[in-house]
Formats: sequence, C-alpha cells, structure tokens
Amino acid sequence: MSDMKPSPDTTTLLTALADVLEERLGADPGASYVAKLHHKGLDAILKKVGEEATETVMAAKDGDPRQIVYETADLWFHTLVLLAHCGLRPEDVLEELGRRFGLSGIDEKAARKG
Ligand SMILES: N=c1c2ncn([C@@H]3O[C@H](COP(=O)(O)OP(=O)(O)OP(=O)(O)O)[C@@H](O)[C@H]3O)c2ncn1[C@@H]1O[C@H](COP(=O)(O)O)[C@@H](O)[C@H]1O
Repeated sequence: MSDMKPSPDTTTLLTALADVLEERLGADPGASYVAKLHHKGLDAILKKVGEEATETVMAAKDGDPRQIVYETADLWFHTLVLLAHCGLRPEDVLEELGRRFGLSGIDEKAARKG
C-alpha cells in the first residue's frame, strides 16, 4: 500500500494519518496492521490502548526522554485507530481542546460544581 508521506505540520499530519486509518476500515487485514486491528474489533483496539498507556507510564517512570516520546507516539497512534474505529476524527478532539484552551482547569471544575 502506498501512502503519501505528509508534511510534518501537526494538523496536516493528524488529518493525513486519520484519512489512512479510516481507509483501513475497508482494507485487507492480511496486508495492513491497522486493517487487522479494525478487523479484530473494539476490544482488541482497547487492549492495545491500555498496553500502550501502561508502557508510556513505565517509560516516564524510567525517565528516558526518547523512550517517553516513542511510547507516547504508540499511545497516540492507537487512540487515533480507536477514533477511526468509532467514526470519529482527531479534528473532533482538537476542537474540544480548542474549546478548553485558556480555560483554567480549576475554574472549569468550580463552574461545573455550581
Ligand atoms: N504510526 C503507525 C504506527 N505506530 C505503531 N505502529 C505499529 O503498532 C504496533 C505496536 O505494537 P507493539 O509495540 O505492541 O508491537 P507488536 O508486538 O508488534 O504488536 P502486537 O502484535 O501486540 O499487536 C507495531 O506493530 C507497530 O508497527 C504503527 N503502525 C502504523 N502506523 C501508521 O499507520 C499507517 C498505516 O499502517 P498499516 O495499516 O500497517 O499500513 C502507517 O503508514 C503509519 O503511518
């Protein structure tokens, strides 16, 4: 399978990667890691997200910056597969983060509690 290599711009990369992950929903599970995960289903994807979250925690505890970046990339990647599997896009998450931007977590919690 030939996917065009996206520019390193963050939003472009996320959008291009999400397009590929979405396209893999209908692809041959024998020819693609992502298609195989989609084919295995939600529980298999959730298992990978859980594993990668644990590996990220362990990397942070070890304190090796390169390993933290590597494991976080695995975690982000598998959450992007999860989003695609659920019919969602990284743009949906970015929109929510944008909505929260500049709103203090302390103020937000206080507003929620009335
Ligand atoms: N960014 C990634 C990416 N990051 C990690 N991985 C894969 O995620 C898996 C991580 O799982 P582990 O570290 O647990 O390694 P593993 O033991 O091989 O995995 P399991 O057998 O337990 O599932 C590895 O197989 C990695 O190769 C990725 N696979 C694909 N992508 C992107 O997704 C695109 C589509 O991939 P395919 O669907 O495989 O063509 C690629 O072009 C990339 O852009």
